[in-house]
Amino acid sequence: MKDVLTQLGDILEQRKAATAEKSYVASLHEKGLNKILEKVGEEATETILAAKDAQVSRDNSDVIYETADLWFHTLVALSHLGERPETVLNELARRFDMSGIEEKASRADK
Ligand SMILES: N=c1c2ncn([C@@H]3O[C@H](COP(=O)(O)OP(=O)(O)OP(=O)(O)O)[C@@H](O)[C@H]3O)c2ncn1[C@@H]1O[C@H](COP(=O)(O)O)[C@@H](O)[C@H]1O
Repeated sequence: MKDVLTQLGDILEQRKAATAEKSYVASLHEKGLNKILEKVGEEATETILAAKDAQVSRDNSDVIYETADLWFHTLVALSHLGERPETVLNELARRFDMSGIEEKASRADK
């Protein structure tokens, strides 16, 4: 079974050819990169506010919801630029591998 990000990446690809009236993602592509980035900024602000509220209320449900909105809109921005979610996972994996190498090197120095 395909993972969530791969499935979402496939849907975002398909929505590039969809009609804006029927699809939120297609409507964002039609409005262009500036509108998509505006949504990324809005969702980032909403995530920050929800995280601050969560610290007080000790309820993380809103911050999880807003983070999903933020991740989603960053993926739409990447899709608009021709990139898939896997490219970000690959970059994170590369950093993970690098830190693994550094950890081994520091152990070898001791
Ligand atoms: N994951 C999401 C997703 N997360 C958030 N959103 C939408 O993102 C918007 C969030 O913006 P806001 O909270 O500011 O709400 P809003 O007032 O409606 O937004 P604006 O009018 O300001 O643009 C809402 O309209 C949500 O419905 C999403 N819309 C779609 N998806 C995925 O994308 C797929 C394709 O969607 P369509 O293109 O609509 O078919 C879907 O199957 C889902 O898997």
